[in-house]
Amino acid sequence: MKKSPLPLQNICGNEKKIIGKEALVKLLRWHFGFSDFRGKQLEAIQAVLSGRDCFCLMPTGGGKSMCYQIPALAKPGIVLVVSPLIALMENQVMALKEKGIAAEFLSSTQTSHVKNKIHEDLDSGKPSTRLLYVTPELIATPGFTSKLTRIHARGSLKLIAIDEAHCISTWGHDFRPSYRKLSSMRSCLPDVPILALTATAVPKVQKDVIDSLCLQDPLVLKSSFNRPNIYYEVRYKDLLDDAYADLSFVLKSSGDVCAIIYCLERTTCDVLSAHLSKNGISCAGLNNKLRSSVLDDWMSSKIQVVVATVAFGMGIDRKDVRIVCHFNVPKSMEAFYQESGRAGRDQLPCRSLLYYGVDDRKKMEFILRSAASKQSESSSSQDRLSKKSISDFNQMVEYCEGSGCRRKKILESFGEQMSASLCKKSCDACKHPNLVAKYLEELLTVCTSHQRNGSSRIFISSSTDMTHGEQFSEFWNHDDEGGTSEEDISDSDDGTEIVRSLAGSKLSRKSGVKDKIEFLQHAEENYYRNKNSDKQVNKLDKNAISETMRESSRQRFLNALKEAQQRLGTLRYTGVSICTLH
Ligand SMILES: Nc1ncnc2c1ncn2[C@@H]1O[C@H](COP(=O)(O)OP(=O)(O)OP(=O)(O)O)[C@@H](O)[C@H]1O
Repeated sequence: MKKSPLPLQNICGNEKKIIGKEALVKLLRWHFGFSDFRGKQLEAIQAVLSGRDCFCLMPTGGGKSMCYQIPALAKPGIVLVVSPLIALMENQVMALKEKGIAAEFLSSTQTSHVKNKIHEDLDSGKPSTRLLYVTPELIATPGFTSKLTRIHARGSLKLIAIDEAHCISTWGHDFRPSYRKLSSMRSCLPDVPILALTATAVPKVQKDVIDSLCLQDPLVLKSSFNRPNIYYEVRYKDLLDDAYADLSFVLKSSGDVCAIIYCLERTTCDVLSAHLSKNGISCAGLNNKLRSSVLDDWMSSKIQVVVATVAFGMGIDRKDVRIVCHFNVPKSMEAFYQESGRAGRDQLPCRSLLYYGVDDRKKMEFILRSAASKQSESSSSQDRLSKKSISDFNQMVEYCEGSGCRRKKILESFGEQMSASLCKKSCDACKHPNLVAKYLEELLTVCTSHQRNGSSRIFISSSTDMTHGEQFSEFWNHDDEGGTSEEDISDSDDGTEIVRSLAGSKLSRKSGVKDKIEFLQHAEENYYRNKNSDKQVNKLDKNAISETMRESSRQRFLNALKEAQQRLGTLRYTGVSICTLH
């Protein structure tokens, strides 16, 4: 139901003084229906309304948006919100408009008619817009900067809120170069308070954000990052017969709950969502080209489970997500915290489930190492970041492979000390210590046997959705640990070793003939696609992985694929795996 517009607006006029809690709570109740502020919301709101800069760290789902939405309602003028994603802006603006709040966003996706109307309002001298959402890219354009300067000169710009402020920092996991340009706002728009908001707790990020934005004597508000309503759990793919079936079982036995399943690759999203649907789960795959109909169906509860790459979810405010599952190990604890934090935004009990596999770990290590070797050829700051990404990933490995409380590991990775009693058995390691210890022992055996067998791998890919936007077109590699090398394989008499290896990670013994044929055809297509692209091959030649790309081994590989298609019934398993990433 729409509310009448802003009955309590301008409660504080233009004065820079601390506004009492009561008046602000009234606004909160009237517009949002919440009875009281949460955590540090009130302090942040009071600070910015009094004209002070503020840096606000709140856990995922903590209610950061309210810290700039209430000021927009309490004071005349515009609150400018800088937000990293158009989808995120659209969602927030739509939700605010439904509440009768005058919010707009400016983006390239809008028609010129809509944009003109917004600009007319901004230029009117007495804009009705209370919240204006924009991307950092727009702020960086000279035209928009001078528009903001004019609005400010008329006294109509009341606050600049930088959402997801960790994107400013090169230490943040979502670093966006255009965010860095926001630093100019302080000089263009003096006196306008800046509110930086993030759920990223790493101290280096905090300092970087504060310095980059030139915040002056900011009020720094930090809340605990603990999410007590999330139960943390890791399942070990290598110890399961079939991880797909296991996940189906988990979802079915949890009832018809809302869930997000994250996969590293789009192909896995498609395959997994098909599997879950076949098992009667209300589910759809959503790759990182957001398909709005799937998103709408999920937001409106027509479907309950969405299988997506990690690009999905930032700013999606479905409160009743009961399970967030990572079907592949995330690249860092920060990313894991953000993504798992999309569960239980209603503060009710929910679950974070991570499927950990040794193959997945090696794949991610390979990707990060490849990126690192490429970047170390360029600047030293990139080199530093590559090393950081590898050590960030190691924290994730420790979360899965190490013993002890999972919650403690999450919080400690953000520099927050946790008392032993805080978890209250709300992670698998605290709830079932003996079982988890047994799994870890078994996992160790699996890892040791992987190493003994010399786990080599072949990746074929035209992926664009990997870490750091890297494009891995085609590469062959063998693990540093030694064991069977690619040369060893390709020197075997007729290439059958490669044939046998093809079923490694992608196909299981239970896969049907059709799956196997599709898989091999796919590999072949990728092979040709990449072979014809000199540019890609040349690019790879410059990198560490190029040495084994010789025509003889290519030919053998192709022969092996052909042979495999004929010998489908006789595939055997070696330590070698092939992965297709599109
Ligand atoms: N004071 C409050 N009382 C109850 N619910 C609240 C309150 N403040 C915010 N919420 C609700 O909490 C949910 C999370 O808020 P919000 O989207 O602002 O979180 P966030 O901190 O931006 O999280 P994330 O970093 O995960 O995006 C929203 O549904 C919001 O309506």
